[in-house]
Amino acid sequence: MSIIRIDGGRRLSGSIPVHGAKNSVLPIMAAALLACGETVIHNCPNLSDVDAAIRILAHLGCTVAREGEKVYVDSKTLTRSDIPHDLMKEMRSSVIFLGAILARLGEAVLSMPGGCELGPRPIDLHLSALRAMGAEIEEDGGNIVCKAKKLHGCRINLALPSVGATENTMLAASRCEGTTIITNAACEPEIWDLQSYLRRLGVNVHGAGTPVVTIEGSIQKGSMEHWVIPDRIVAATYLACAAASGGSVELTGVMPGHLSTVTDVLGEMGCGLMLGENTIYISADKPRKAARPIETKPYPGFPTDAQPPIMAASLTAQGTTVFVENIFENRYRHVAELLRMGADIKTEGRVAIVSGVPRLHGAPITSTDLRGGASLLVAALGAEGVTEIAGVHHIDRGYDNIVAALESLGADILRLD
Ligand SMILES: CC(=O)N[C@H]1[C@@H](OP(=O)(O)OP(=O)(O)OC[C@H]2O[C@@H](n3ccc(=O)[nH]c3=O)[C@H](O)[C@@H]2O)O[C@H](CO)[C@@H](O)[C@@H]1O
Ligand SMILES: C=C(OP(=O)(O)O)C(=O)O
Repeated sequence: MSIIRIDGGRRLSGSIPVHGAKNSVLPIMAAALLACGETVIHNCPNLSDVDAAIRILAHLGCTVAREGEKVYVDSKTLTRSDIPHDLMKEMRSSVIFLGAILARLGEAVLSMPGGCELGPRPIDLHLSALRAMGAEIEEDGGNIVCKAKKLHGCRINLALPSVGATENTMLAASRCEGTTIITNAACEPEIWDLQSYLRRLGVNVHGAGTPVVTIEGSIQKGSMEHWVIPDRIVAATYLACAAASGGSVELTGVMPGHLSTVTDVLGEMGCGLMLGENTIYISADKPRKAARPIETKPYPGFPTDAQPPIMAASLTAQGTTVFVENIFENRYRHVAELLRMGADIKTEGRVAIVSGVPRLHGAPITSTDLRGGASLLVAALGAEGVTEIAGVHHIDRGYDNIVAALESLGADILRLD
């Protein structure tokens, strides 16, 4: 069992690059099934979720290879339409392969996806969109069997702006006859990145980044390359690390516009921020103070994935910070671990109230999910003494070599495998 050991209290300083976005690369790897040719994905982070996507593509019959930050996918040889449960349960994004497999092969058999346990994560919106496009879907004890002689374009109004349901619908619509119009679509930057990839494939898709996405199915075969956008949640996590440690850090290779709600909060907390075209510089040498209430919302609102690391950065801010988690029912699992470090947090339903304490102390703690794990790293960097974090496999799902990155900024951090 791996452990990350941090001796806290060192101010981080220096510059680090931000890697490609997990939540972009995974749907793009699924979309590579539509290409019926070779895709080269650049800026692909080395994450256990990416490994899981590689295993899914290989199982389906594709040729997949990884070389540094590049992943090659050749989907000409797609033969299978099923994903076994041991692959499905590895991550949430396994469900995004559904729309692409169905569109390519006319059938798909899979089970409920895994991913972070943040409360109920149904896929009803994914399935009802595919049904509206002509798929017949049977759900039987967690197994999902989808068949579609022919998918057709239609209007789909999502009851919630679900990121995954928007992506699954875009993928299925890219290879079907007619025009699909998704209303109340998710507006996250990763949807825009998926649109860019699909356009390179020849699909006439527009509107990503707004609540209305229109797709006219038309894949042109052929090889192509795509560069994944930077990971805004990884960037938010590094900013939180810098803030908690009282340090000064420059992030490179970022899109600051994707992070404005997070940088606004850090600014309110008293951090100095300088935003460049592709850089963010944060300086946290002044005492931090509580920000106004932080409510998670679909993009462009404050991202739920940044709630745990920013909460960790607020634990020693003067005053009271209120968090309202609107996206997931159970996204305060990190709180119990942060309490072990001396934090003062009270939760009730969707609300968490953080009362700033003068200091945190190191403790043995355990990650319960990906961003919860990241929040423990943030807290440990600012705490006095040694923290040992177990459950590191959660962190590996979304952060490419975070230990080396933090070490390069001066953290006293060690991974014991
Ligand atoms: C791989 C990936 O991109 N994961 C991100 C994606 O997850 P994911 O795509 O799973 O998140 P969704 O946007 O779908 O979920 C948002 C809300 O809608 C609900 N819902 C969703 C689908 C559905 O069919 N029915 C339903 O009720 C969910 O339970 C949740 O309460 O967006 C989340 C919200 O920004 C992020 O936290 C995740 O990091
Ligand atoms: C919730 C997350 O991931 P997933 O949807 O893959 O579980 C996340 O990236 O914070």
